[in-house]
Amino acid sequence: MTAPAPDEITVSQAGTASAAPASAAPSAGLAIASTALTKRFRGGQVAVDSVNLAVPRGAVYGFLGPNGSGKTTTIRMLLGLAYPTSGSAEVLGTPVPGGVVRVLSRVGSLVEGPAFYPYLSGWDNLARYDAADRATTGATAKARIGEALERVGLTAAAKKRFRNYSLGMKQRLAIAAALLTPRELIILDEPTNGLDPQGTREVRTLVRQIAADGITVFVSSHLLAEVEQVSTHVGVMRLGKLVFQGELAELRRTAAPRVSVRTGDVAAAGEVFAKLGLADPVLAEELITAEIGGTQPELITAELVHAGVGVRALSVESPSLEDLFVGLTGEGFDVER
Ligand SMILES: Nc1ncnc2c1ncn2[C@@H]1O[C@H](COP(=O)(O)OP(=O)(O)OP(=O)(O)O)[C@@H](O)[C@H]1O
Repeated sequence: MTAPAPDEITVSQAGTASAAPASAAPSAGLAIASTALTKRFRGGQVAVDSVNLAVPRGAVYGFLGPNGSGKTTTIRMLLGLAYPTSGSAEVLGTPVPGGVVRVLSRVGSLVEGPAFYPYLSGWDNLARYDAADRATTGATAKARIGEALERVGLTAAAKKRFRNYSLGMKQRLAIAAALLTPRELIILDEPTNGLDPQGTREVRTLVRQIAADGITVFVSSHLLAEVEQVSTHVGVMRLGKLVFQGELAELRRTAAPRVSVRTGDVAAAGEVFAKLGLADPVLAEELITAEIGGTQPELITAELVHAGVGVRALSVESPSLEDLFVGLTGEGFDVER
C-alpha cells in the first residue's frame, strides 16, 4: 500500500462484540499466530509465502520489510479483509478469517478503509465511528470519545476540523478511533508513512503508551528506525517470506563483528585473511573486510605487515541493525525520514 493522502487516513470499524473462546493450545501466549499463511493473487503472484507469525502477548512487534514485501496483505488476512489461499492464522486465540467477527471488537486497527470527513472536527469524526460500532451504547459515547482523544493528546484540538490537523494529528486521530473501546491488540499498518519527523515522534510515543497499557502492538513499517526504537520483537519480510522473526536483541546478537583493512593491495591482504582463516571476505577497491571471529586485531596487523601489505587503516566494527536488514532483505531501509 502506498502512503495515504492526508484526507484518506483510515481506520477499520470495530465488529460486533461477543466473548472469544479460550486460546487454543498452539497459540497460547500469542496474540497472533499463523501457520504457512499464504496469499496468491490471481495472475499467480505469491504476495505472502508460507508465513509463520508468532507475536507474543504484550509485545511491540515490528513487522518490517520493503514496499511490496507482503506486509499489508498479511495484515489484511489477519483482519479478515483478505482470504488466505492456504495456511491458517489465529488472532487472540481465534481462527481468522472464520472467527473474525467474534474477535474484532478486541482488536483495534489502522489500515486502509473508509476515510475521515475533512470538514468535520476530530470529535465529530470519532462520534461517527463510535456510532457505527454496534458493540457500544450511545449513552457513554461522550466519555469514550473524550478519553480516546485525551489518550492521543488531541483534547485541545477536538473541535478543530480534520482538514486543519497536521499529518501527525490526523494519524493520531486514526489511532484514537482504533482505541475507542478497550483493546487487547492494536494493528497499525505503516502508521508513520508520510509523516514529518515531529509526526513520526508523536506516533512513536503513542505506540509506547499503548504498549505500556499492556496492549499488544503489531506495527508494520519499511522504516527500520521507527520500529527499532519501540519494538521488543521484529519480523522481517522479503518477497513475501518471513526471513527473520524474534526478539530485537536476538537479531542484534546475530551481528558478527568484522575487520576492515584499507590498503592499496587488497589481493595480498586477501591472502593474509585466507591464511588467518577469516570468514566471508569481501574485497572492494582499496578495502577488504571479513568476519574477525576470535582472531586478535594485533595478529592481523602483524601478519599484514609481515606480508608487506601497506595498511592505511584497520578497524573492527559490529554491523549496524541497518546492515543486518540490508543483508536480510537485499535492500536498504530509510533509516531516517
Ligand atoms: N489485490 C492485489 N492483486 C494483485 N497483486 C497484489 C494485490 N495486492 C497486493 N498485491 C501485490 O502483492 C505484493 C505485496 O503487496 P503488499 O501491499 O502486501 O506489500 P507491502 O509490504 O505492504 O508493501 P507496501 O509497504 O508498499 O504496502 C506486491 O507485489 C503487490 O503488488
